[in-house]
Amino acid sequence: MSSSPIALGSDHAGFAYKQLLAQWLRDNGYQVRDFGTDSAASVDYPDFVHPLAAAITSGELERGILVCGSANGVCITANKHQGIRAAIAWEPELAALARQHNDANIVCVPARFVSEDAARTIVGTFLTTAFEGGRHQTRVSKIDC
Ligand SMILES: O=C(CO)[C@H](O)[C@H](O)[C@H](O)COP(=O)(O)O
Repeated sequence: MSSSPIALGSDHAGFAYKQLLAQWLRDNGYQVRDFGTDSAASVDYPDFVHPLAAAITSGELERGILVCGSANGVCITANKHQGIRAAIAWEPELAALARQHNDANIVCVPARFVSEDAARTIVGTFLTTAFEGGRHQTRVSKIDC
């Protein structure tokens, strides 16, 4: 398990899931760096995604979890950052493939479309699945413009 804290962020629609995921991460031995938001009050997701993505791009952190209502907004925003490979996963197999084939460094969870247990399983799968490299590395190496 990486010693680097897991970056965690959400907007208001993902806040409740962010909180339960933070607890699950800590219960399972991970350190967490919470980028907010800090309540269910309506906010703008880019305000919380940009600092989290920048921390991964800089190498300060290695992996992240983002949560919003559909996961679309946080994923679109995160992928604007060089070196970020953010993937939406609404079931564990998608989280596994994002790691195996895309070397994803952020998983985006759609809080309004998955159960709490599914969110925990998606995150656990993301964090424990290795990148397969090989032909996939050739492709991943071509992503950044
Ligand atoms: O970006 C999104 C939509 O693709 C996220 O799901 C946001 O959480 C959502 O837009 C928030 O919607 P709200 O009506 O302002 O709660």
